[in-house]
Amino acid sequence: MKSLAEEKQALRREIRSLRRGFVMAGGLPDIALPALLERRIAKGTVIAAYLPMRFEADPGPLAQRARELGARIALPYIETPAVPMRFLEWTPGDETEVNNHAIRQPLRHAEELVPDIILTPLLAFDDALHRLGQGRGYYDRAFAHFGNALRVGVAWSIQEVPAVPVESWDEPLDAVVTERGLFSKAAL
Ligand SMILES: Nc1nc2c(c(=O)[nH]1)N(C=O)[C@@H](CNc1ccc(C(=O)N[C@@H](CCC(=O)O)C(=O)O)cc1)CN2
Ligand SMILES: Nc1ncnc2c1ncn2[C@@H]1O[C@H](COP(=O)(O)OP(=O)(O)OP(=O)(O)O)[C@@H](O)[C@H]1O
Repeated sequence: MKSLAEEKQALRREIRSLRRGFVMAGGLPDIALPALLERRIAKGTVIAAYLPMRFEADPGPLAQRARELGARIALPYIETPAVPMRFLEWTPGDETEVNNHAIRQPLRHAEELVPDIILTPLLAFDDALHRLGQGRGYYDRAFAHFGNALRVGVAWSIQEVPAVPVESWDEPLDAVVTERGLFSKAAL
């Protein structure tokens, strides 16, 4: 019998490979801002986005549209794995640095923001809106810390699986946006 941790690791490997093939095949549309989410955005709404790593779905066009509606954009900032991730303001064109996961992030003196909406990278999701991430728990801890934020996964549609293995600390997302549109369970 495989442990839950082994099961998650196997699923991560499988989805990384599937996702690579899907993106390499090309022809993918931008992921647009769904109307249901657009209604949640007003002047000053803070949206945490992320800069995609290879083959991850890009929340950039969606965040850009939110900016046109008056939103402020923040990006994850990682100091060390032991320190909870924070969200720092970032405007396209602002300087970035590279963190220990080789991901670009704002400079440390950028303003720290409290997100209203957290656009979340993920490896797999299911129709209960459970999420499998990279396994370091950064987003699980951010969800616990920013309990009022709307949690929206951003992914390619092929990252949906029948059932994500869940553990006690895994809290479901409120919605997932893919190139095929928005999935949610309750009204946003
Ligand atoms: N774009 C993006 N930014 C993000 C995350 C993310 O998943 N995606 N994170 C989410 O927590 C945080 C960074 N955490 C990370 C945790 C683990 C790995 C990691 O294990 N990377 C693999 C390589 C993955 C690949 O090649 O596809 C590795 O190092 O082996 C990366 C980031 C914050 N910023
Ligand atoms: N609220 C929390 N507070 C403290 N630690 C947490 C919390 N949630 C999760 N963790 C820790 O984070 C680790 C990774 O959890 P998990 O495998 O579920 O990550 P993930 O959701 O797949 O990845 P990520 O959130 O990094 O994208 C676990 O060891 C867990 O103990």
